[in-house]
Amino acid sequence: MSKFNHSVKVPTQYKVTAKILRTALERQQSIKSLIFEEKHARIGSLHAVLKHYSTNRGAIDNAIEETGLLKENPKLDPALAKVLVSELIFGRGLLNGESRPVQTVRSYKERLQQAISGTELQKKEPNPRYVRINTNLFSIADALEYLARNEWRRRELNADISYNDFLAAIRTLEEDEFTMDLHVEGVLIFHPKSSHYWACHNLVVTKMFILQNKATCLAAELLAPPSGATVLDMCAAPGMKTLHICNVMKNQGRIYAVEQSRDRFNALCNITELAGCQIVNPILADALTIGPEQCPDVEYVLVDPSCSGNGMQNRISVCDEVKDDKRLSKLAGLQIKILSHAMSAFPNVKRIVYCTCSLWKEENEQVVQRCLNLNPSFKLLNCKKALRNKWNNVGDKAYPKIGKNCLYCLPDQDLTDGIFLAMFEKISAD
Ligand SMILES: C[S@@+](CC[C@H](N)C(=O)[O-])C[C@H]1O[C@@H](n2cnc3c(N)ncnc32)[C@H](O)[C@@H]1O
Repeated sequence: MSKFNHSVKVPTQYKVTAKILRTALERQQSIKSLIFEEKHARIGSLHAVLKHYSTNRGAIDNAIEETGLLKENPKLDPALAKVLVSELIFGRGLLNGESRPVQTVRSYKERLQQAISGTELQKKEPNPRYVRINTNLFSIADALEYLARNEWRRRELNADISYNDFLAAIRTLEEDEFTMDLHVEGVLIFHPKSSHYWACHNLVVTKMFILQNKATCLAAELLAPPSGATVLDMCAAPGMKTLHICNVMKNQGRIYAVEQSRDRFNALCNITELAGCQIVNPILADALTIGPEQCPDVEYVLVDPSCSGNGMQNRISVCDEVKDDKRLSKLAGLQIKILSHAMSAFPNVKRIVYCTCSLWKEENEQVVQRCLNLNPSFKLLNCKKALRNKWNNVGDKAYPKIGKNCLYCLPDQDLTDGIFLAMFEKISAD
């Protein structure tokens, strides 16, 4: 007689997680959107288990193979096995319930651990935790005082420190230390181990602190609209850069924030309201239909369109990132349309920043090249110069007059998300 009680069901949370993983593996896609489709599940724990699988995919697949877990138990669903092994070895270290799959995986625990300890785990050091002060609600002075009161030690860096020395300094931050960013005012840098602490912190929940990767802060830093300016953010949701632009403008002037997806538009409205933005005018529309009638006197434009997103470090990927030329070409077509619209539809525009969280040239240098050809009244400004030359990675010099003026943030070198930025200026008519 079987030692298993077949009437004991696999816990729903494991079943839902396995379903997401199975779909992602079949479709070979990133799984963030699949997680958000699961409206009724506990998203946090789904996310944690899938993240463990994504980070340790090689070791887990290898251990399942080496221990014969699936071969010896042909009725065990492979996706469920991966989920259970991820939770048992890299997650909570235990499994809920007495269902047959759970008991089976549990009985392999020692063998799985042995197989995994023999695998060369290529563990990458995580990047620092960046926390930006939302100066709509909290002054920089008050934030620093709060940190000192709570026994965070500030590592002061020389004002004239080189970029490489700055990177070396943030690599060696202690767990109770922080420092101020070299490029973006109000960005605090903490040890990677503080990530979870800040993610749950009350100052983050109340939007006084914003968890925003430093690389994405460079867009507002380069756009640099003065207080009182009129800005158009063409692809605005969820609103991280809109809020940062609002901080740069000291909450004075006007920001038209356009977003075409209704759900994301709602998130944009919520975030900017909670974060104390008084100058943001959210508009639910396709940016390509927006002109000076709805948004008069626009001087500064941010174009941050949908992109492949392969530079994002918090993606959960269960497959190797393969270049999908058809998808890239479709994305690039839309990116060119939106950037070109920004260049041609607003007569008072002075400066435009274009950015993507992609590291593919098709979405970056090639989009810039095409838009400059279509709109000869614009020229590129040098992003590295705008950062006082304290940067290393620029665009591909194979694109003459383009590459050297653009900027890349590279995860392993700049310790940030992977981001591309280009900054355009209207050539004056006289
Ligand atoms: C990369 S995200 C923007 C992130 C945002 N700037 C931030 O920092 O939080 C791109 C956004 O552009 C929106 N979008 C794409 N095409 C659009 C269009 N034609 N008009 C308006 N919004 C668009 C997408 O729905 C998505 O929310």
